[in-house]
Amino acid sequence: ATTHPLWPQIDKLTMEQLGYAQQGVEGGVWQLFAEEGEMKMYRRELEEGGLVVDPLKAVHQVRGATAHEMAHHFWSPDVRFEWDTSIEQMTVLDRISEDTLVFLQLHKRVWPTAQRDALFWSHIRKIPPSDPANADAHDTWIVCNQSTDHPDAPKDEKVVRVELTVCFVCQTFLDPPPAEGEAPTRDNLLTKITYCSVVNPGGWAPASVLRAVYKREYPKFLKRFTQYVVDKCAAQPINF
Ligand SMILES: CC(C)(C)c1cc(CCc2ccccn2)cc(-c2ccc(S(=O)(=O)CCO)cc2)c1
Repeated sequence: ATTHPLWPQIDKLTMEQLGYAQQGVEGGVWQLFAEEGEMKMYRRELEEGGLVVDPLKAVHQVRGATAHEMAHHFWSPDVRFEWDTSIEQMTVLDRISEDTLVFLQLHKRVWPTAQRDALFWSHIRKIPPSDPANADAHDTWIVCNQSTDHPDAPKDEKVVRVELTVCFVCQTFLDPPPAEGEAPTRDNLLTKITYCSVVNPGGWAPASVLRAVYKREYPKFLKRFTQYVVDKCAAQPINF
């Protein structure tokens, strides 16, 4: 509900992240570190307090699923374990509204670092076609994940809490457009995805380990996730 105390922050950060995601990767600030087919992954080297927090920006495009289908499966707690292989436990601590949840997830330990968890609100929103940021797309959906505090979050001394800001922006294009007067089929769907993340690992973790995990896991995650949604939705009616 828009009366929730977190709502102003949720609204402001979501629109800021939309702008950030839609900025190009020109200018030499971003370093391309992985490229597979349509997927390109960029990073910036950034350390905070001696910890690697390298911002990441990935762009990808897939055929056969809509922005809504992609964003919904990225946001929904019901399917989180079907695609996110990095988590061991996940609970929804709070439902701020029907499109905003508070997640607590325990990630699998990555040797030799201590186990980590993430506590964040996750908001999903359709960006109206009128929005200039969305002029030529059929429709645009965004999921924004932002670390937050929550009174019900258990604190386990042995687990280090990461700080994260993540956004997942999807735009559907009808390309090629359906024939005159024909309804679109999944062959007409082209969805462009921009995934941005800044994760502060929150405590000691060697830069070499983090960068190795990061370079290996992120490309795998985006390919695996998008393929999972395309496969899952293939036989379903299109959900714009
Ligand atoms: C590698 C690094 C970038 C720092 C990292 C470390 C860990 C904790 C697990 C871990 C990995 C490596 C080293 C230590 N701990 C988690 C994440 C992370 C968490 C959440 C999301 S999400 O996009 O919100 C999808 C929902 O789960 C993405 C990434 C990233």
